[in-house]
Amino acid sequence: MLNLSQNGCSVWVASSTQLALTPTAVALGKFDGVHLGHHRVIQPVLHAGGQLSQGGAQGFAPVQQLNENQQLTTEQGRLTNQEHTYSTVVTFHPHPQEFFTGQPRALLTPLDEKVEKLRSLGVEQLVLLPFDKELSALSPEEFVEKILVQQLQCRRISVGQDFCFGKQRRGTARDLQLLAAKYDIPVTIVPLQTYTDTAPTEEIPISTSLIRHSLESGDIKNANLLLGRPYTLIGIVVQGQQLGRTIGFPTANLQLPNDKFIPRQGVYAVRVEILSETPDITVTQNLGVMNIGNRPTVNGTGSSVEVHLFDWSGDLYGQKLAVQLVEFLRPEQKFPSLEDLKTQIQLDCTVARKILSAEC
Ligand SMILES: Cc1cc2nc3c(=O)[nH]c(=O)nc-3n(C[C@H](O)[C@H](O)[C@H](O)COP(=O)(O)O)c2cc1C
Ligand SMILES: Nc1ncnc2c1ncn2[C@@H]1O[C@H](COP(=O)(O)OP(=O)(O)O)[C@@H](O)[C@H]1O
Repeated sequence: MLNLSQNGCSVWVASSTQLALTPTAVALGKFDGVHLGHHRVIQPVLHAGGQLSQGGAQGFAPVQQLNENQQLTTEQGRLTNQEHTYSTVVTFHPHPQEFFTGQPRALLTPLDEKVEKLRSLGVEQLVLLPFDKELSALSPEEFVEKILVQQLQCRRISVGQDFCFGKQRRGTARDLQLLAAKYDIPVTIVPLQTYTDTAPTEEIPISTSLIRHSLESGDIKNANLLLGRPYTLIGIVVQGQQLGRTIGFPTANLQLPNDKFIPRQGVYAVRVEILSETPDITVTQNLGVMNIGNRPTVNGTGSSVEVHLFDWSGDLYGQKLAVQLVEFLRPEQKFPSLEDLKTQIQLDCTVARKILSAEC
């Protein structure tokens, strides 16, 4: 359990329901990526001051209003005097797929990043339900009664239209609505948010897997569109082979969280934030180029993520960088010499500068 605090705001992260702050207004789901569709599901459980308070889910009542006296009113007219209901995201940890396959799953938003994104939306608490044998064996009825009603003291619930829960994913969003109604808990079912693909008539639901496919194929524009922000790699700068400086392109080598989803290998135009020692306070923003790959030209071992910042010099070792992907430029290649690699990187920089300046 930890309380992650940034800029005076914080998100309470509870590793079990026993440690959660109650009562709660709960958005339920995996929320990997915290993409635009997820925003819609989270929005109904935020207080009016939250950043997503206007324009609720289609066809549903407005979000709860928290008045000056900390009174919470729902659209059903239920007034819970002097009671603060915590805007809570309830998710499964580890990812259910990891539990069923036994394979670690790479995530668009590893835990720290997810917490930061949820905080920026106005979420007050993240509850991690340990996805184990016991939890996966709960029937939909038991899940509602034990987890949502008894342990989390839910006052309101929001889920996406395709939400499934309980043993063998038997419970649907509609089942949740019916079960929760027995306890007088309103459930908002949020329609899947779609976007229009190149085929003008085709409306495609935004999903984590679609974003993963876009990143795997280097379609960064699409990934960023669906996320509602640039896909970002956040890591600490570690030492490399110290060759970059010898060809005039020093590169900050990033150590990323082990479970971070890595996009297609190759070269990218990027924006880079250098984050100060104080957690996540941006001190500078820069433009640059990034390579993800094995560096075959220098017989590199293992995959690396490295970024060269334009018009910047100094020491970045130990610093935390946030690298926002803007566009995929080319696949990684094996060059006959370091000189050829240098010529190509010069070209990459010219192309990236053009792309990035056109973006401003
Ligand atoms: C924009 C850019 C493009 C790169 N493209 C390639 C490439 O196509 N092939 C390759 O082997 N290495 C490529 N690299 C990686 C370089 O080999 C690496 O930066 C260099 O060896 C320095 O590594 P060091 O940081 O460990 O000193 C690229 C690096 C950058 C910054
Ligand atoms: N413009 C720049 N972009 C990236 N890193 C830079 C830049 N200027 C200086 N550096 C520093 O140089 C280091 C990279 O130099 P390099 O020779 O590639 O060494 P390494 O192999 O250890 O990454 C970075 O970690 C950073 O501390």
